[in-house]
Amino acid sequence: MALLNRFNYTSPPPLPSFTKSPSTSTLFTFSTLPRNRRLNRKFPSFKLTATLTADTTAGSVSNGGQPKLLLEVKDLTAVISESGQKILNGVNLSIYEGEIHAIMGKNGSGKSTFAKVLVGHKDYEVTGGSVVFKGENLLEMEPEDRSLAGLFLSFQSPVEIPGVSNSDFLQMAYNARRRKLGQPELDPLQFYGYIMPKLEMVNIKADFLNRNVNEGFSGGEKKRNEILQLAVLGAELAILDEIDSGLDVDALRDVSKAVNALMTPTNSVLMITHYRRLLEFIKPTYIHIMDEGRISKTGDISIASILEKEGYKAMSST
Ligand SMILES: Nc1ncnc2c1ncn2[C@@H]1O[C@H](COP(=O)(O)OP(=O)(O)OP(=O)(O)O)[C@@H](O)[C@H]1O
Repeated sequence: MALLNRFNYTSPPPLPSFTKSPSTSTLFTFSTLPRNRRLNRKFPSFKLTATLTADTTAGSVSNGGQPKLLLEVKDLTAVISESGQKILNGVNLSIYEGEIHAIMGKNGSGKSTFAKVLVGHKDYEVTGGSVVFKGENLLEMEPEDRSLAGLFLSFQSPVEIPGVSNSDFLQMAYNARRRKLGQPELDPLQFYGYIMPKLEMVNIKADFLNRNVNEGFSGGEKKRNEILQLAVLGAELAILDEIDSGLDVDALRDVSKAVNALMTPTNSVLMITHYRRLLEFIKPTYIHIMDEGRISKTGDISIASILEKEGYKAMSST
């Protein structure tokens, strides 16, 4: 407590409860969080050595040294809830621990919809097929439970959350994950020690934490912030939807470096991209082409090279 007072921290108010994701969807929504709620604390700009690490890979079970099947999607079909329009037309995909998968495909082929269906976005209704994540039926889980189980989606257009500071958001989300894992929550000072190396990893300044989530952030800053969330929360499967869009070369390098640094033998990445450039930084195990709501082709990095030279017409003829 003495240390807390030294850094001018006040006790945080009770943690808000998490409710179902909104249509704009972010990791969590805070039903009990009043707008303009601010904790009376600011993150100081000096460095503090991290003193705490958290096990974010708990729950992974090794399978006699063999990589474990993390995600298995079979014949997944989905429609837009409101209109009933079919978007996913039988997606099949298996991702094992330690693998990096990339999905490419024409605009409107269903890539983002697939990602959002996986995290339980309410705009879409699953009409058939199955999704098993870490041995559990993902489709029966609430969006928050999917996140707490270790699924992370960085959105193509990250939402702003007015009145909620980045630090509060991250601390609450991280403590929710720790509770799920049966670990004690971190107080603000412990959380500060935990997050500092993550900020360095993504090359984000500490004063970012005092700003409201994504409010006024540039496109590139929003993307970095998404990766900061990933670094803080940890995830067995991180889905990165066009994490490269809007990034300058340095930012792309920083973000890719952070994603690579977060890879362990037991977690995986599924990234959606239009460009080979990202794949040069984050090397995929497999590249899939999505076409009209299903995966029509799977291969290695050579697919991206063909695409870049010849476009999607080459995909139908190979
Ligand atoms: N909530 C929605 N309401 C209406 N149409 C939607 C909705 N979500 C997706 N769609 C439509 O479904 C199709 C697939 O969209 P999706 O965003 O999944 O494509 P994508 O492959 O990610 O495209 P891009 O490469 O342009 O990001 C598009 O025609 C899109 O307009």
